[in-house]
Amino acid sequence: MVELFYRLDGIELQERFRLPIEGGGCRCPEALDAALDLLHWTAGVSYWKAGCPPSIAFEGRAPDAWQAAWLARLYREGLAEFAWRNGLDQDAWATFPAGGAPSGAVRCRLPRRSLVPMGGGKDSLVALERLRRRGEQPVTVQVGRAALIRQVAEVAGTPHLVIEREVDAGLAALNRQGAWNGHVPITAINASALIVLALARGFDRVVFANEHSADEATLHDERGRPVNHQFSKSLEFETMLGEWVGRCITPDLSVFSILRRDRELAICREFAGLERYHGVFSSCNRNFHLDGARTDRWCGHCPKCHFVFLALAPFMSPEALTGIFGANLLADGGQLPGFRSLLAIDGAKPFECVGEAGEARAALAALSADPRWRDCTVVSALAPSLADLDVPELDRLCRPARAHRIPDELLADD
Ligand SMILES: CC(=O)N[C@H]1[C@@H](OP(=O)(O)OP(=O)(O)OC[C@H]2O[C@@H](n3ccc(=O)[nH]c3=O)[C@H](O)[C@@H]2O)O[C@H](CO)[C@@H](O)[C@@H]1O[C@H](C)C(=O)N[C@@H](C)C(=O)N[C@@H](CCC(=O)O)C(=O)O
Ligand SMILES: Nc1ncnc2c1ncn2[C@@H]1O[C@H](COP(=O)(O)OP(=O)(O)OP(=O)(O)O)[C@@H](O)[C@H]1O
Repeated sequence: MVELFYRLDGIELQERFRLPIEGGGCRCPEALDAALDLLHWTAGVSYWKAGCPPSIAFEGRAPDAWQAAWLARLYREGLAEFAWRNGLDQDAWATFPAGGAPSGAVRCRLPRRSLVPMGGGKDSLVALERLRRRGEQPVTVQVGRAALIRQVAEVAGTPHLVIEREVDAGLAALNRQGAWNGHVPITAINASALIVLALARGFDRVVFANEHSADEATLHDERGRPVNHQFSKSLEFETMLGEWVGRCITPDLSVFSILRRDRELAICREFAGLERYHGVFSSCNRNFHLDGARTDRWCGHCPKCHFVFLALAPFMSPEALTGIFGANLLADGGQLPGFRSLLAIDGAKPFECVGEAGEARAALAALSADPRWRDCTVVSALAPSLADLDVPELDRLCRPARAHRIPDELLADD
């Protein structure tokens, strides 16, 4: 059990992680200690945001100057949506004190094994199947108890691990009393817990399924600065995390996304062919609340349901997609505003993990030319609005982007 302690305005708060490490036999206790520091400091974002106190202090080990600057960047970028929605001025935010001695990485003898985080959606399944095509036998892992992810792992047939996480109940009490609340960089927290697990159980790679599309800002604020709901899924954060691991933990563990070159459309095209998962996966975040699922796989009304439906549609028939979602969302006129918001006509997308606005536009353009889809109410109503917009070509969006941190031997053509 990992217990992390925080204090906010005199209130003691504690977060717990239960890691499946029995029989693991950690080979590298110094690296594990350093990874626990990272987890402590990244998970602290949930508690700091509740009060945004003007100063931060550490008891025990404290970050060194480089780490302090890194953490300040994570809290600023990872909480940009939170700040924008609450009207908070990030320029006035606390900086991290740099009291600690410089920390160094140590060598660890980790076996050549991949740990694949599973979110229950299409992306991690595409990542898993790519690794399998390259001859790997990955172990999958979920953070949290979501039953849906376990079901997906069962169909995938992987050895599957579960990291249990307990956010302090005091946070919900603070929220009820009107504390600041909003989105946190959840993938940064999950990644830190996965690094601890990788060291404790002996994996030399944590292979994420974060897509190229996650780099696009959700909107730009009045000063032109990007506000990205998906900051901790971006290449910028992946690069930051890689630097932290290599510099402060161990150079022998890599954390990267095997889907980094791919936009959502390319991933959906690949996923359309993975039919054995169509009846079990879900990308709808209403499945993943701390107190359990609030839907039965697809709520059918949220931005993720809209985006995934739209992005899969060019590669599937209405019958097959209706079979997955339980309804043809594009035939339902009541869903028009939700689909329109994905086009970012006013420059902003919904605050959710949806693909690029250009992808939504390209998918809609493809559907308006497709006899299977063009007469659906939403498609025929929205297609004329594309005339005033920049609409990229779907084929171009399906080509791999350049920047990535994927090891060479995993870069075979997909
Ligand atoms: C499921 C979801 O979307 N949750 C967001 C939602 O929270 P809500 O109150 O409706 O439910 P809970 O998730 O159960 O959280 C209860 C409160 O607990 C606090 N909290 C939770 C987790 C955490 O790590 N830190 C926290 O402080 C918070 O006060 C919650 O209110 O709305 C919240 C506020 O906007 C969001 O913060 C919740 O988002 C979760 C942290 C979450 O897990 N979201 C993922 C499903 C998510 O957005 N994944 C993205 C990845 C983007 C990224 O990496 O940043 C995606 O794949 O779509
Ligand atoms: N609860 C979780 N436990 C472990 N990893 C997670 C969890 N939720 C998300 N992830 C991982 O974080 C990354 C981003 O999540 P994301 O929700 O985009 O992926 P997904 O669920 O696989 O696909 P989709 O985009 O269809 O929802 C992926 O690598 C995913 O596997």
